[in-house]
Amino acid sequence: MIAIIGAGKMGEALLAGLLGTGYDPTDVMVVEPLPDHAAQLRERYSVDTVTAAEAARRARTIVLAIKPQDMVSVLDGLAADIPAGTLVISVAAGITTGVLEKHLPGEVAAVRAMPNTPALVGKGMTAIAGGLHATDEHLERAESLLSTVGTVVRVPERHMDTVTAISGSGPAYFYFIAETMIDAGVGMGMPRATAQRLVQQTIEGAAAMLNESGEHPVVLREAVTSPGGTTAAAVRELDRHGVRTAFADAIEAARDRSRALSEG
Ligand SMILES: NC(=O)C1=CN([C@@H]2O[C@H](COP(=O)(O)OP(=O)(O)OC[C@H]3O[C@@H](n4cnc5c(N)ncnc54)[C@H](OP(=O)(O)O)[C@@H]3O)[C@@H](O)[C@H]2O)C=CC1
Ligand SMILES: O=C(O)[C@@H]1CCC=N1
Repeated sequence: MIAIIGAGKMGEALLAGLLGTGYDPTDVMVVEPLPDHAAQLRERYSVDTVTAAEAARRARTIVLAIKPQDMVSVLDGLAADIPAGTLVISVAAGITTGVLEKHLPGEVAAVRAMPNTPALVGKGMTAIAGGLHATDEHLERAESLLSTVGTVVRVPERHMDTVTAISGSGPAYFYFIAETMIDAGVGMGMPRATAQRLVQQTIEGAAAMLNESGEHPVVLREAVTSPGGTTAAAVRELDRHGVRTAFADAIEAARDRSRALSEG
């Protein structure tokens, strides 16, 4: 039995992803404090919504998908009811396994995970790192659960803030680029629906090339860049505006914010 505590954007993406890949709704419980939202979840996914105490007592695996700022109070509320042997997986940005272990009883196994919202469509990217009491069996259990909604990699915990900045927040960067390209097309007089279609398929095609060709992105970009052509003109403008540096700074800012979130 799995309990998801917190069915916001990420919790619901995981819930929908798990159910969409064959998990039985009777094996999944959700903790959601707002009665209206809880009713919607029961209706939409046919899952049980339960109290945190009930989830702690009944679930073999608990997924915490609440805000980092709520983590300590939720853990403190759960601690008395969690039996030994439970696996607790937190997807919260910045919350270390040390923080989880400090607020969980005895030797409860904690795994820190960083998924992303494409989990909703089975194309998530999740990195996991185990805490002090997480055995290989716990990591395998976390990996097998999260791999139902995409790819899972194990990383040393010291990389988790960087993971958060790259793949956790990453979809937002691509949506930002998509939005910017669509608006540029509209600005030049193209109907929005046409611009959106061009951008969507271009992103999908570029991602497929990156995945399937095995080439470095620089090689793929060079293949698009005809001598004296349009791409060279565009890339020169991106460089002139410091887009590369802006991306590097943005990702570092996300990493730093993730670090700061563990400090409350
Ligand atoms: N969004 C993303 O792309 C990703 C998010 N994450 C992590 O996932 C976590 C959630 O983020 P996100 O989904 O964006 O945020 P949301 O605000 O959408 O979700 C948080 C959810 O937690 C619920 N909640 C608050 N308090 C409790 C409680 N005591 N018990 C049960 N549920 C509670 C909220 O319910 P209510 O609204 O009713 O208060 C809300 O549904 C964060 O820690 C974030 O770092 C990780 C990877 C990617
Ligand atoms: O923005 C956030 O804090 C969360 C963590 C990674 C993606 N969304």
